[in-house]
Amino acid sequence: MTPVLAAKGLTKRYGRVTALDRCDFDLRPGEILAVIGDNGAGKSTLIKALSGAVQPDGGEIHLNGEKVVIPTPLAARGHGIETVYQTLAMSPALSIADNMFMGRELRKPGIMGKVFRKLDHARMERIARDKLSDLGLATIQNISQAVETLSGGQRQGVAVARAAAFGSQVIILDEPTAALGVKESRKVLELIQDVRARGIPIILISHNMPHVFEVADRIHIHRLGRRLCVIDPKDYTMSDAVAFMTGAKEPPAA
Ligand SMILES: Nc1ncnc2c1ncn2[C@@H]1O[C@H](COP(=O)(O)OP(=O)(O)OP(=O)(O)O)[C@@H](O)[C@H]1O
Repeated sequence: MTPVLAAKGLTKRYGRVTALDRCDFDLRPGEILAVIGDNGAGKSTLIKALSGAVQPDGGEIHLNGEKVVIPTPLAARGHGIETVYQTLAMSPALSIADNMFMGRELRKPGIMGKVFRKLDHARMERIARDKLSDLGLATIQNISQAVETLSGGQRQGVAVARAAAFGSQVIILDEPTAALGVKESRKVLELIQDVRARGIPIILISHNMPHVFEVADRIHIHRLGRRLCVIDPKDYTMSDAVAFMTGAKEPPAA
C-alpha cells in the first residue's frame, strides 16, 4: 500500500540541536495516525517539515509515492496538506464563513474593465453552511457570526471543517483537544472520526493518551528526533506507550 504521505531520513537542525534525526514516517490512506513523544522529541518539527513551515536539512518527503518539495505552507496547501495548529489561525472578528474561506475567497464576476472584484459573501456563506452541516456541525447556525463569539470547541470544529472542506488529501491536527473540556473534546474527537470516514487521513499530534488510544488506527512513537516504533493501539496499553516513549521499556522492533 503506497502511503499518502511519507518521509525518509528527514533531518532538521537548529544550530547544535538536531530536532529531526533521519526520521522516517508514513501515513496510510484513510487512517488516523497519532504521533506521540516526550516534550522536545521533535513532533512539532516533524509536522512543520511536512507542512512547509520549516525546511529540512536532509531527507525526502513523498506524497502518494511521488517525491515532493514543500517550500512553504502555501505549497503544502497546494498539495492538499492542511494543518490545524493549536492557535487555529483564525481572525476572531471575522465571520465563520470568512474564516473558512480565508486565503481562498470567492469573488463576484467582474464588470468589464474592473480589476478589483467584490467578495461574494452570499456564495461563501452558502458553501460554508453546507460544508459545516455536511460534517455534522449544523448546530453552528449563524454562519455570519464572528468567530470570537464561538466556544473553544466550536472554533476547533470550524478549523477542522475548513481543513477538510476543500479537497484536502491529508489533515494534520496539532493538539486539537488540549484547550478543551470533556464535552467539547468529545465532539472534536467525533468530528475527527467523521473526517476519517470521508477517507481523509489524519495525523494527530497529542499528549492525551486516552484520546490517542480512542481514535488512532496506529501510533507513531517519536523519540530523540526519530521514529522509535509504530504500534497498533489494540496490542498495547497506554502505560506501554508511555514507557516506550520515555525509554523505560524496550520498544517492539520497527
Ligand atoms: N525554532 C527553534 N530554534 C531552536 N531550537 C528549536 C526550535 N524549534 C524547536 N527547537 C528544538 O528542537 C527540539 C525539538 O522540538 P519540537 O518542538 O519539535 O519538539 P516537540 O516534540 O514538538 O515538543 P513539545 O511536545 O514540547 O511541543 C527541541 O530541543 C527544541 O528545543
